[in-house]
Amino acid sequence: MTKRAAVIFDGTPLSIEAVIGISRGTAAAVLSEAAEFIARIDRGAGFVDTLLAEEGCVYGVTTGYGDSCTVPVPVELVGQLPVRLYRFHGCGLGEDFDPEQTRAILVARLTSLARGYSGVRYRLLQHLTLLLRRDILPLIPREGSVGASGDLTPLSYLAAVLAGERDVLYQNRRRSVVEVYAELGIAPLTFQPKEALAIMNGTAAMTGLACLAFGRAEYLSRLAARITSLAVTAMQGNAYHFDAKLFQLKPHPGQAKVAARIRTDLQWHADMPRNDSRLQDRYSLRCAPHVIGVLEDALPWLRQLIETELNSANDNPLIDADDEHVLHGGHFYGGHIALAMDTLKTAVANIADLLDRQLAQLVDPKFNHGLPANLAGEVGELAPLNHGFKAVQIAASAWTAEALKLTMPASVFSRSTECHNQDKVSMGTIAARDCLRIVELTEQVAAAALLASVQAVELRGGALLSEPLSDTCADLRRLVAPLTEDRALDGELRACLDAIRSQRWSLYD
Ligand SMILES: N[C@@H](Cc1ccc(O)cc1)C(=O)O
Repeated sequence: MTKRAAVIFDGTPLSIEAVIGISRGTAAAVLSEAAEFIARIDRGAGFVDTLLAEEGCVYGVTTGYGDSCTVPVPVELVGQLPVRLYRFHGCGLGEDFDPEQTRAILVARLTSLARGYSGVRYRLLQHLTLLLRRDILPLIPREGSVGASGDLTPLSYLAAVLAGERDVLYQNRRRSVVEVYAELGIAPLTFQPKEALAIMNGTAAMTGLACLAFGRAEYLSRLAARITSLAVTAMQGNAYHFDAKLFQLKPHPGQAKVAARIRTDLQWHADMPRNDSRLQDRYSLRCAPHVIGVLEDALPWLRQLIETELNSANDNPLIDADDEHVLHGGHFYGGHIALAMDTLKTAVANIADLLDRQLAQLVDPKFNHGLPANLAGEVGELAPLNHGFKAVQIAASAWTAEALKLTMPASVFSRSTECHNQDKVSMGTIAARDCLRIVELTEQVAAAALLASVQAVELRGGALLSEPLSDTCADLRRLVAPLTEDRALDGELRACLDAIRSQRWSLYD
């Protein structure tokens, strides 16, 4: 077994890639055991205890939550308050987050709590790390967060599991956490007064999902460039639409990067004919760098938004043990992730649309420069029976429409909730869920476009291919046979989808 890379949680910033690594099982979560780090974390929890002893009143510790903050909780009942918090938020509905998403959510929460401003004990961080290391995954229903009191309801499932309540996914089975803890000899956590609030009152669900969406979108950008190169080759398009000088004259850096990628696929020998068979291709070929480039140019900015949120202390109140302050604020508000996800949704859905339009050209003998209708590969007397990629193109259009439909921004649907205490909320978690779905649909469109464009290149015959393009064609043929006689393609589309999701092809590195 290969050793997994370690991601250390010690209060220093984590990258999106670290979150993805742990979520996909290629990296392991390791909590720092440095004495200084442990002391810093425990100092925060100690400060909450001191405050409680000396002042007797701390928001969310000796008071009700949110709008109920004016309700004092008698000292003898304070210990029960965190248990009530995760219990009354146990109202999530819809399907559960999948294992990869759940790990991402746990990692995002651990990252934030490890900053040391949430007043939780080191012991709590240890337990959270243990869940990740033993892959004991809280089953978290996807629906029920407005993304601005933190992801209270989704994260209540994490709090409950830490405390030994509700169900987990363990070794691929839904089990009661009580049973799993008993089997593994794990003691549930008894929360200190602020700890359940610290777990729940933050943006970890939307932020974990955002990291995953970002990683997949970044790969889609590269894949869309490769598919464009194949489509241009198959339709004998003009390689000089991607000319270096041309892109210096409108120098969006991401757009130029995409043009350069396509150029290295297409302009691989010095005497490529310039402007030969057709002067100007349709926009889905000619403007591919302008469409994919929007995503590519957005990525650095989106990374900054997501990583800043990931590495922030995003609950309330924050505990500053060094200066002995309790800081009351609204850092559970996920507005930046909402913006990032609403933006990424649009940029990615445009990739689905671009590839769908390329596919529409490829199958249409009115536009595809002499390729067979529907890219049907059969010749001879059985040819009239075959319909090639006709249904695949129709399906890709359906996936594209579904993706485009989901681009409605979630962040504009703020509702005043919780007796008008939470009267402006982010809806960032809905944006992140929609974004992941758009990414998934776009991957489906990419799988269809990749199959079709490789078939088209082969049908064109005799086209000399650059090394990257011939490698892509050859490797795809290990997964999917050429389409001659019509057959169901769902299994092969799924194989191609798996290849995309596991980022099988290292594109343009
Ligand atoms: N997010 C609220 C706390 C809260 C917790 C649970 C709720 O049900 C409502 C509000 C705050 O920090 O102000």
